[in-house]
Amino acid sequence: MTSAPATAPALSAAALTKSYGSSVALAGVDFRIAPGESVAIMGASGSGKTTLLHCLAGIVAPDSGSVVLATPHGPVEVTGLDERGRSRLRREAFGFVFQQGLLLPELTALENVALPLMLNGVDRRAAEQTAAMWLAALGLAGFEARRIGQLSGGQAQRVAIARAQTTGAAVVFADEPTGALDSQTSAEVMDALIRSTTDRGRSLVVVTHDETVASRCSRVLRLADGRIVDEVVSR
Ligand SMILES: Nc1ncnc2c1ncn2[C@@H]1O[C@H](COP(=O)(O)OP(=O)(O)OP(=O)(O)O)[C@@H](O)[C@H]1O
Repeated sequence: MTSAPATAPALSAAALTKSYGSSVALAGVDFRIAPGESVAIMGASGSGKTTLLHCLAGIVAPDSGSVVLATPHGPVEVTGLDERGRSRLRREAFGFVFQQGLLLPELTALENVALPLMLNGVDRRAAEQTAAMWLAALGLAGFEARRIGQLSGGQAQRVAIARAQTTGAAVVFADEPTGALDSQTSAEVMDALIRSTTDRGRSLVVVTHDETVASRCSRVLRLADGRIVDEVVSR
């Protein structure tokens, strides 16, 4: 159903299925995203958007089908990895921007952004230098020492975007990244998200209910009952 991007895909999936008991979340989804491309996943509540994102990102194992990530060392079949391997891949190759739950409130903005690098073995000083650079790139210079609760919703989302970039993730996954924001802040956060990923050749997968957010992506997929029913290339 999805048309092939002109360049080799950064991430591709074939025939993904996933059920929870008798509830079918994915009923055979093919997916491809090229480096530097942004894809919005839309659809009614319960259509399978988050399940698809979680399968692509190695958070959830599909019942069948495959997910393959292109890496400098050759293709890696995400669906062939055990939980430990998927966890490592998530840390090293993927970035995540979710509506809530991933920023640690007891840490400062700088510490939150530096954390994924430190988990990958980078020493604190170097990690904090990179983190400060990313916070500045997202317009948050001067906010490094603030705890998350001392930031506005839009600022906190930009911290989450900065954090998703530090490790040089090939693919960034965002689930309703602007869900709690007013429309002006939502537009700013979405611009920041697109600039910091696709401008740098990373791929961006965004689950959203918001047509304006989707319109900023290069391609929009619509799911219904666990299948892709429509695809629009917007620019
Ligand atoms: N952990 C789970 N346990 C049981 N059922 C689940 C689970 N996760 C998802 N489902 C079911 O799978 C289907 C797809 O859910 P999913 O969260 O992927 O939809 P969605 O399109 O992201 O919905 P929303 O827009 O409401 O977030 C739904 O019927 C949902 O109830």
